[in-house]
Amino acid sequence: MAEPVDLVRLEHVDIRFGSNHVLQNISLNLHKDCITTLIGPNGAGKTTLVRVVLGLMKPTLGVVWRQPNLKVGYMPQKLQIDRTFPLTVLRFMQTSGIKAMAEIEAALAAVRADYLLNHSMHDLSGGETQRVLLARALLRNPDLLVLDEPVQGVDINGQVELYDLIAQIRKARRCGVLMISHDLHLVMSSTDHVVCLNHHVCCSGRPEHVSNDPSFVELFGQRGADSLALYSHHHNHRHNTHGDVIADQPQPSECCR
Ligand SMILES: Nc1ncnc2c1ncn2[C@@H]1O[C@H](COP(=O)(O)OP(=O)(O)OP(=O)(O)O)[C@@H](O)[C@H]1O
Repeated sequence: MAEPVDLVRLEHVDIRFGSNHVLQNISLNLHKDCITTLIGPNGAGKTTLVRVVLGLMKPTLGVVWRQPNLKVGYMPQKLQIDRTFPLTVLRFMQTSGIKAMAEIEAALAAVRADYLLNHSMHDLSGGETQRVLLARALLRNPDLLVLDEPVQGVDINGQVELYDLIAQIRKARRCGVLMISHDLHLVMSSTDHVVCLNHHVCCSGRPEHVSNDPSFVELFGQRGADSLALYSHHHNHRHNTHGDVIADQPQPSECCR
């Protein structure tokens, strides 16, 4: 099998906001052709990590390497547009700086949203809004797609479709994908690599075997752990309410960096 091609490498990255040690010694590689999903409880540092990957935030410590001339497409968590501001899908797509109709139509067609071209952004359903956001992120033909909770505000059928679409886009374009998700169960079938973050990397690996590790239940609750039944990991430590590893437990080995 060919060696994976690194698009972004994070080495021993730390981020502190004053006394809040949000990211602790994070090492992570994002590969071409690979969907990496970041999961973790609220406040675990997922968006902060994405901001580091995007180059919007400089780490307090550690190194971030990006493939030279890497093109990144970013799909934000939410779209906030003043409802009094008239904005069609076409105009919204053009705010990317790309005006060529052929490119805009192709990006919309890739997410099966070409029929929305002249619709108002305000009239779109949750699923349509997310597909248009995804189309905008695709406009520059990115090497890496970064998706911050891409299925937010989408009903359950729409969520499955959207994850399928992301998997198809990765396959067709052979790009890398980094996405944040809270939908542990749904995302499992369309991801290659899962990183469980709670300020540090608790564990990471392929989604495969059933796991009922008590420490995972502690982190996500029983419902979350059940949802992650396909996710194989070795989570051999506990966390306090701040997410710190509790020292009197056996310390994490290869699953925690
Ligand atoms: N610019 C900032 N200045 C100070 N604190 C920040 C800043 N950005 C994030 N934080 C803090 O860092 C912590 C992690 O935030 P982050 O948004 O990365 O978490 P998250 O895992 O994405 O959370 P959620 O799942 O709720 O979106 C939070 O305590 C947040 O308040």
